[in-house]
Amino acid sequence: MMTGVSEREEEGFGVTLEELQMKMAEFARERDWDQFHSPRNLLLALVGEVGELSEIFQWRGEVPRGLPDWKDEEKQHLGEELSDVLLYLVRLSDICGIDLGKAALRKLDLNAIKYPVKLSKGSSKKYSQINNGDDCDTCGGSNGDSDGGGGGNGGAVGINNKDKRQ
Ligand SMILES: Nc1ccn([C@H]2C[C@H](O)[C@@H](COP(=O)(O)OP(=O)(O)OP(=O)(O)O)O2)c(=O)n1
Repeated sequence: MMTGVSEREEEGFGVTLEELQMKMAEFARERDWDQFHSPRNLLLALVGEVGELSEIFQWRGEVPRGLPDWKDEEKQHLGEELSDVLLYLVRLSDICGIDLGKAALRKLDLNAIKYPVKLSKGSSKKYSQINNGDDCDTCGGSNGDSDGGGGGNGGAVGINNKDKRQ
C-alpha cells in the first residue's frame, strides 16, 4: 500500500536539500532568528557541531563500518550531530546564495577529473602525488605542492581558487 506523503517524509524518504533548506528558513523565520543567521555565525555554529560530532568518536579508536557494537542511543546521538552539521551547512549555503546541490554535483565532476580511475584505483594518494601529467591536462601534475593546493592547476577547471593573500 502506498504511504501518504507525510509518512514518507517522516521516514526521511527522498528528502531533498531544498526541503531541508525550506524547513531551516521557516524555523529561523518563525523565531525571528534571521538576524542571527549571518554567514559567519552559521559557519561558527557549523564548526561547533563538527566538534560535537568529533567528540562522539574521540578516544574510541577505529570503529568498524556500520557501528555494529554501538548502542541504539549512541547511534541516535550520532544521527543528531550529523544532522546538526548538515542543517547548518544547508543554511549557510542558502544564506550565502550557493545552490549546494548544484555545487556538489559540479564538485563531484571536478573530483572525477582530478582522480581518474586509472590513476587512483586502490590508492588514497592526493591528486598532486599521483598524476604523471599524461592523463589529466587540467590537474596540474606532480608539482610537489605540499599543501595539496595544486598551485599549477587552478586555471583550467577552477578547482583551486584559494585566496593567495599572505
Ligand atoms: N541559532 C540557532 C540555534 C539552533 N539552531 C538549530 C540548528 C541545529 O540543528 C540545532 C542546534 O541547536 P543547539 O545550539 O541547541 O545545539 P545542540 O542541539 O547540538 O545541543 P547541545 O549543544 O546541547 O548538544 O538547532 C539554529 O538553526 N539556529
